[in-house]
Amino acid sequence: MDRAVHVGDVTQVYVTEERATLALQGISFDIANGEFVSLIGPSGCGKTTLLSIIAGLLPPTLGEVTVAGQYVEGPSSKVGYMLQQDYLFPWRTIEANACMGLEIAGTLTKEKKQGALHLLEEMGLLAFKDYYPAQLSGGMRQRVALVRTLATEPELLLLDEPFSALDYQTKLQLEDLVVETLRAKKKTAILVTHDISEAIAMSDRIIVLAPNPGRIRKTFQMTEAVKAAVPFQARELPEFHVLFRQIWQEFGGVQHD
Ligand SMILES: Nc1ncnc2c1ncn2[C@@H]1O[C@H](COP(=O)(O)OP(=O)(O)OP(=O)(O)O)[C@@H](O)[C@H]1O
Repeated sequence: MDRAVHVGDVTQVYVTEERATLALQGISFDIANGEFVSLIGPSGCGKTTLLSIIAGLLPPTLGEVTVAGQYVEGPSSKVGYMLQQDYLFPWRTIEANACMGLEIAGTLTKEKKQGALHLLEEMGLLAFKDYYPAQLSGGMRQRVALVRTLATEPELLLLDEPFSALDYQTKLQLEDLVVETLRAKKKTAILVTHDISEAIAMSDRIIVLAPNPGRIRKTFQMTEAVKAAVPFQARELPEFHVLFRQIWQEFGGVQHD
């Protein structure tokens, strides 16, 4: 089956003593296997809520989600999460942190551990396997977090602003590394970001959400050239700037022409 994710008419209402908030209303989209989709939109449009529903951390008020053909009814090893903070354990070595997801899932075998070490090597971190997180830079720690996520071999990766705490240069390097790694492994991914450039450079498709109530405002398909390039090169393509301008307008951005 070619469909990795199906989001069907998802609505989310948060009810507190003061008010009921319609955080998402009638959200529907599908994601193909190996596709990289970004969710962008202003603060409060429901990006994190939608990611939590897809991850199985929050049951939707209405609607359904499937991942790899199965209904999402709770957290599953099919889905890996990478967040803004790396959440590495400071008292564990890099190798032990890289194996943490496997340990939690109860699937840490000798073979899987080899797989985690191989991923550390791919990320240029093998020489640091006996180090502790405090001895590594922020970018290196995020690479360990990526290894920890990939080591469990999830079918879908959810990336919730994973680069927003990093300096600009490290962020650009990591964008390339993540895209190259996910493409090589044919992984499906959903990225939540506030950064329009990052979304264009990394994605095959961008879904722009609007707030109050959270809904899909518009979907943008990236061009074949943007999709084929690594993020750093994508930023240099002429159509990158056209896409940026179109998406910026959806945010109500100012036009300069
Ligand atoms: N646990 C909650 N209880 C009540 N309301 C909530 C809760 N979580 C989110 N909301 C509300 O739902 C709406 C969507 O929130 P959400 O955090 O999903 O948006 P977001 O697009 O991820 O925002 P940001 O970009 O600021 O992280 C907002 O109006 C928010 O105040």
